Amino acid sequence: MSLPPNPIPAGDIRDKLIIGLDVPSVEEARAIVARIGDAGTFYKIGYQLAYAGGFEFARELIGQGKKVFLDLKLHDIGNTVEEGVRSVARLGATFLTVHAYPQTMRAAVAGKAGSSLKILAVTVLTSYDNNDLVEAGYAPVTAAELVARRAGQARDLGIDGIVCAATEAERVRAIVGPDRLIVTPGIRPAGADAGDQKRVVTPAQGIRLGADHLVVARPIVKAADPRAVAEAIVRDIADVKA
Ligand SMILES: O=C(O)c1cc(=O)[nH]c(=O)n1[C@@H]1O[C@H](COP(=O)(O)O)[C@@H](O)[C@H]1O
Repeated sequence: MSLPPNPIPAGDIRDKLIIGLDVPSVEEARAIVARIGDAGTFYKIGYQLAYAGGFEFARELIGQGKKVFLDLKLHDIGNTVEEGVRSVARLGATFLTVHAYPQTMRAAVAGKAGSSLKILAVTVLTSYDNNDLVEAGYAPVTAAELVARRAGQARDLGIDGIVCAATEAERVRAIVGPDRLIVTPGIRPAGADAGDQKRVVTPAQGIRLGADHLVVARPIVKAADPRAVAEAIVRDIADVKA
């Protein structure tokens, strides 16, 4: 059964920051959400938490009026993706990711029919550079070229939004137009450790380059004061938008 609609007002600047709850347990996630308080309105649940009670926690967050991005990065035969998306659509989440393969995207669009769930297509992971694509078996192609190709396919198949690095956001915007969402991980406040991310920009750069939402996990959830970091990023976003 779907949960009640989200009370966060449309256009709330805080919604531009999606906080990745990449933590090992619901208890830790709950504690971080409580510490962040009203500085955070939109949370992402990915592999680590999803497989550790995260689906029930998603319902809890939605019940508290938060928005939830289920980052499941689905990719399977069409029937499995379509039925999986149909199940996820009942949870009341706002976003769900699938990998940007045409069969998968087509199936996801069919599976979400009749629900308010938005499907985001992950083009080329932000931890990949051109060498990683060659290692994965792609004929020489740049990450930017492959992102552009997949963004065009996502647009043609009726996908709601694109996940890419902000370094590709301007090119993606030109391809998908103003109405589709661009969601960018690989965001690092100035001076923060990039970790395994390879195509990285700061929050302000991400928004300037045209991202609708920034995804940030470790710089917030591993911080001594997660609320302060979230507030600082929202301030950066607001400054660009002002
Ligand atoms: O789909 C995603 O959210 C995603 C796509 C991508 O290309 N790169 C990427 O980092 N992500 C996710 O975004 C988050 C980024 O985490 P941090 O690098 O800790 O900020 C992680 O939860 C990743 O799973």
